[in-house]
Amino acid sequence: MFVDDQISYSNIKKIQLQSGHHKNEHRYHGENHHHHGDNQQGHHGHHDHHDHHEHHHHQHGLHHQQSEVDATRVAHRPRESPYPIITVEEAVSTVIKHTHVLGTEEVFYKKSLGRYLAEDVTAKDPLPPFPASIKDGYAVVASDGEGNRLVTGDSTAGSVPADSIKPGYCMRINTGAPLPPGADAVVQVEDTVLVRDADDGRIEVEIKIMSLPKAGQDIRAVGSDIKAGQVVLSKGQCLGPSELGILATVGVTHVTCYRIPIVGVMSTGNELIEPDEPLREGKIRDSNKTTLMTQLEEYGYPVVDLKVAKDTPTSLLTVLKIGLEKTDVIISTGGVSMGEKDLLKSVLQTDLKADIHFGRVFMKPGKPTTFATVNGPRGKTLFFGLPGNPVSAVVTCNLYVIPTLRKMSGCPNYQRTLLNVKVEKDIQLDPRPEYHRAVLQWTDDEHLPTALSTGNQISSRLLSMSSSNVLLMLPPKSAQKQMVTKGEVVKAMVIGRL
Ligand SMILES: Nc1nc2c(c(=O)[nH]1)N[C@H]1C(S)=C(S)[C@@H](COP(=O)(O)OP(=O)(O)OC[C@H]3O[C@@H](n4cnc5c(N)ncnc54)[C@H](O)[C@@H]3O)O[C@H]1N2
Ligand code: MOO
Repeated sequence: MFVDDQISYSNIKKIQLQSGHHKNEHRYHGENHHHHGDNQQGHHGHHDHHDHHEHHHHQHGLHHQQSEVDATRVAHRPRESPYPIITVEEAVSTVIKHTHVLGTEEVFYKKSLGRYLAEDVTAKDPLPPFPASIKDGYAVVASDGEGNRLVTGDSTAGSVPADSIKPGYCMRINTGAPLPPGADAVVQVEDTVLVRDADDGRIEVEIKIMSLPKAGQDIRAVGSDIKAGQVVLSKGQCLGPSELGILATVGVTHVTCYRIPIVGVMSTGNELIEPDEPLREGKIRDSNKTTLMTQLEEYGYPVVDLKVAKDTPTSLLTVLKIGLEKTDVIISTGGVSMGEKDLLKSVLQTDLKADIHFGRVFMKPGKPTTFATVNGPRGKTLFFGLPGNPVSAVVTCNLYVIPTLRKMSGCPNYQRTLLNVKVEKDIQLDPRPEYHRAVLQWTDDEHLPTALSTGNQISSRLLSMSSSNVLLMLPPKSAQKQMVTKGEVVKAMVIGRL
């Protein structure tokens, strides 16, 4: 039965006002968002997208617009999809073609982990800034050769040597300490013996050098690691821990990076309840939003929880409009197949004048995957309508959404990593190209990893994703080839930690 959005809406409002509690009402409105608007805050590890139920009932009036979609004429809904079925390759290239690299912003280096540089970074000073010892030992004049030296003081890391070294003398020196003027080599302490001490062993007076020193030995020359003016990090490079260390080394504390997309995630469906609600008849718990939001978070993207839309045009429109206001990319799950409640595409086209670039892909799982672009208040927003089946949602997120987000973030190699792997057992092929979940295992005697299937691959069975770190890219069944056989090498897409 169809619910009149307007009526259900005002009813909900009334209930809230009267009862003063609003436990379920967040399912109708998606205005709640808790992303880091300030990207200077970084994006790793602390995205905040908790359910703050208490905020929900503000401002939905702002977004409340009746959908123009007439979902009541069930009998006359299309009985065949109007969308041509395209290949995964076509789908990926279509998505990428419509993906723009975001603008740039200045980021504090400590908050730049995982970001892509929009500029080259140059060292202003050389490293080391002074000739530095590589060993604990003695700074010497190499031409003095082997033999005895008088010890004149020491040079320790962080200090400036007081004296210069004259022929016949040496100075105790530590690793990283500046070479005193006059010295041109370091002899490690292992290659010396004590000849004479004073003050009951507190002072070294004379030592003997047991190996012939060569000029320059065990010294890092000025700029030998990094030259002044050298480009140490290049535009397009991803800033990982070592790159952040390089920024610290060269004293560049603010860098220009590409912006990272803010991603809105919504679920759709009258059957969905929150994981902490009691299970009622006909209901299932919403898992897609959890899976997708945490996956995006794992990849470092700020996420906005757009909540759950009901299967009504107006509820979908309400949530989509909030997404358009707050996010660069909207991901929804469900409501894109052939059911009379699969209304997303109609709402996108009719109400939001979206361009739907594709609505079906020849793949398993993920056939009804939909991709659209919408002009919203923030400019062009990308919309991914992923299938509702929990496995289909994660697989298509990996195939289409992750590369897109990487491209938007300025990553030059945004495509997924592919590996050759051996299958552990025979696998029957599907009429559609299949993205079969598997776990890789390495054994000492094999140079290729073995892929262990996660079992029953039905799209509803999220357990088939559990622990899987690759998707085996299996070809469609053909007259010539019905299955892949044990030991056969196939391509696998890396989707998790190896
Ligand atoms: N007549 C046809 N029916 C279907 C076709 C088709 O081509 N013709 N395609 C099938 C394929 S393939 C898929 S995949 C599904 C996808 O359908 P939708 O994207 O419209 O998704 P829903 O119908 O809304 O849901 C599918 C399934 O997943 C459950 N679900 C939905 N959202 C969630 C969530 N957030 N958390 C957990 N589970 C969720 C939902 O209850 C359904 O069981 O369509 C086939 N049908
Ligand atoms: O393509 Mo659907 O995603 O099989 O299950």
